[in-house]
Amino acid sequence: MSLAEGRIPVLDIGPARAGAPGAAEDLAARIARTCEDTGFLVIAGHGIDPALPAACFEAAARFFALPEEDKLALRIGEYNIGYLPTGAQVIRTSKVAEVKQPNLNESFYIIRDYPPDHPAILEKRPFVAPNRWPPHLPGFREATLAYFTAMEALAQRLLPAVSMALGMPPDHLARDFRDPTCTLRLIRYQPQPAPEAGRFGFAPHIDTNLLTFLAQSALPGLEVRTAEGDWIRPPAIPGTFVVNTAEMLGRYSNGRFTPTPHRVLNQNDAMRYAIPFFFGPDNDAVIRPVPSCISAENPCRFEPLLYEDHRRMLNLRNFAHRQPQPAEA
Ligand SMILES: O=C(O)CCC(=O)C(=O)O
Ligand SMILES: [Fe+2]
Repeated sequence: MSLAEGRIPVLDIGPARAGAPGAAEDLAARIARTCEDTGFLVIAGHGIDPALPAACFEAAARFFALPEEDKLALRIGEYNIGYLPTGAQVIRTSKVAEVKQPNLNESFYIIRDYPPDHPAILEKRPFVAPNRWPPHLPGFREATLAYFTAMEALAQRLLPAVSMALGMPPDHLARDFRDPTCTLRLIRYQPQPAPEAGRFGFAPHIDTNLLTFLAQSALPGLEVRTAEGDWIRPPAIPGTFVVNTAEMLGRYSNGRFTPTPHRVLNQNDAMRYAIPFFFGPDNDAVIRPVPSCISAENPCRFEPLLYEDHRRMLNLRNFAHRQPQPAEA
């Protein structure tokens, strides 16, 4: 285990946000460099009020401290919205580890919060349903949604730099992110002081969206696998966000920016909390490699993919309650 100096760079996005001359190009070049390597970066100068992630972490701690029956009353159903108890998620889609044991974490998923009379709810659009709010947790909804809104705006602000990192005009990706798929997942990892083979807080996996934003957790545990096979930790600088690339950026980039496997081992003697924000394309976006990443040497490697179809496939595979048989022990 080594610290990832250089391999997971710290990028100050302040100058690009302020529109300083050349800053957007410079940021795009740095993003491209790290996306070709670990696909993990740390961003500073992002403009997010530190009170927002702090309140979200606090909301997560209060939620997970509820009695198990209160949490189970909010258990996820057809879609990933609500509570997923420990033991319910097995990362069967992992390409880097033989994973049969469930993750040692419990989660609570929040999606875009639609009012009950919103057309998306009334029309029962796929992957859309009301959030499952805990009834007796004052301030929980406000704190998590304020964080959700701020993170969505941050993700949208980074999108032009990602388009440019792909070698495309700054507005190229915007057409697929008009109503982006956003999920805020609150996670509590139980302590795992003595590691056991094949047992993880979060088994090695790649994320399936476009970009994931992780406010720095108070405790270490996240590890990123380099191309050489070492597991390294992102720099833990308070107030920054760890950002990682996910499967759809791999597709847009025609394999140039492949997502990197990562895992969580909570070897601390206390619960570890994380609040990842997942940013993905519109449900009806068709993901295709961008022209700048296709050449005679690197012909198009991916068929067009409707994002909704991708989500449907994942939904069936990784979650025990949607398997035809119970998950294996
Ligand atoms: O807990 C963390 O730091 C990472 C969580 C993660 O990788 C995920 O939710 O996809
Ligand atoms: Fe992840």
